[in-house]
Amino acid sequence: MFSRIVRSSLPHYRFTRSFSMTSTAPTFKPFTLALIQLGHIGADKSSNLKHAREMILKAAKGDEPRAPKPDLIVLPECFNSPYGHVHFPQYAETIGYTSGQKYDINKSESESVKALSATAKEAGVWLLGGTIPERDTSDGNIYNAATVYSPAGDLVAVHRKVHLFDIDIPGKITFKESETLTGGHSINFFDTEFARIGLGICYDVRFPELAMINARQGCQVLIYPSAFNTTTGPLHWELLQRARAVDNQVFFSMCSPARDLTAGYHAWGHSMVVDPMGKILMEAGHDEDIIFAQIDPTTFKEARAGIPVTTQRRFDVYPDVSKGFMN
Ligand SMILES: NC(=O)CCC(=O)C(=O)O
Repeated sequence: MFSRIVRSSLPHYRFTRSFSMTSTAPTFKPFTLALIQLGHIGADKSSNLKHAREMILKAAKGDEPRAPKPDLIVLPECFNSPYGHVHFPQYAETIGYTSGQKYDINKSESESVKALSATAKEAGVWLLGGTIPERDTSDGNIYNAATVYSPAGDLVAVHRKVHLFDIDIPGKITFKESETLTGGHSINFFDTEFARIGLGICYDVRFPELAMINARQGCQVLIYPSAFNTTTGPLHWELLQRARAVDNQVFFSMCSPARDLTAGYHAWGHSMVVDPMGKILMEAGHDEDIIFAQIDPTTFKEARAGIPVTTQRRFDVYPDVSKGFMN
């Protein structure tokens, strides 16, 4: 399984997707999702990677009798370095992934990609490996990039955060990713044997177009590695996830780091999985934790049959934002 770029009729837009000779989304089947609300993220990248590996292997065992071995495991945003614009250049790694081409892990220059690939293979699971700062040598820019691995350890998708987290709430929080990062230019999803999964990263959740386009591309589940904070977390973390889930009648999930009050950035925690009716299926607290959720396509079908907004759109009254992203 690999990815390709599909150019839309709109010249500046593109999306990438993994594919297996068809653009039809895989039949949605029940699966188990595990979110790792990772703690102990410090300045030492090797320790961060080692701890992530231990937690992935722990999650891969499941939590019987409540949860079987998960099919897909997710890490949070910026899991291999402290979160802050001053840190991104220092921790950035070159991935060199090109959509549509088979990626050779053995030739990868990225320590984190190699580690995540090996762990996905060792655990025998799909892995959405949170995000890492990525340096693209072709344009010299640094991106906030999520990488996805198959159970065979293949790198099958990369999503670069499209909307950079630049906010200023006086007396509360000022953050400017754009000091050192560049926003991505593509919309991405990947196909597994159980679902088509759309990708975004944290602040991307505030821009409903991304989720809407992914949903119209056939994604049944949207997952965003994230790191909200103690100012905006209590206000919007749950609200935005439930809104995106209900807007699009999809499962929606965000995976956060654990809160560390000794770190420069205080993550909100509360990693969460929401169903297509907007019901919270699972939620973590703010400490390190692994949460499991059973993703049941019945809820998806019932939501869309009972409240059929997906077939009641009025594109004669307003435009379809997904136009140009479908093939
Ligand atoms: N890492 C992020 O993008 C944080 C986004 C956030 O906290 C928000 O309120 O939005």
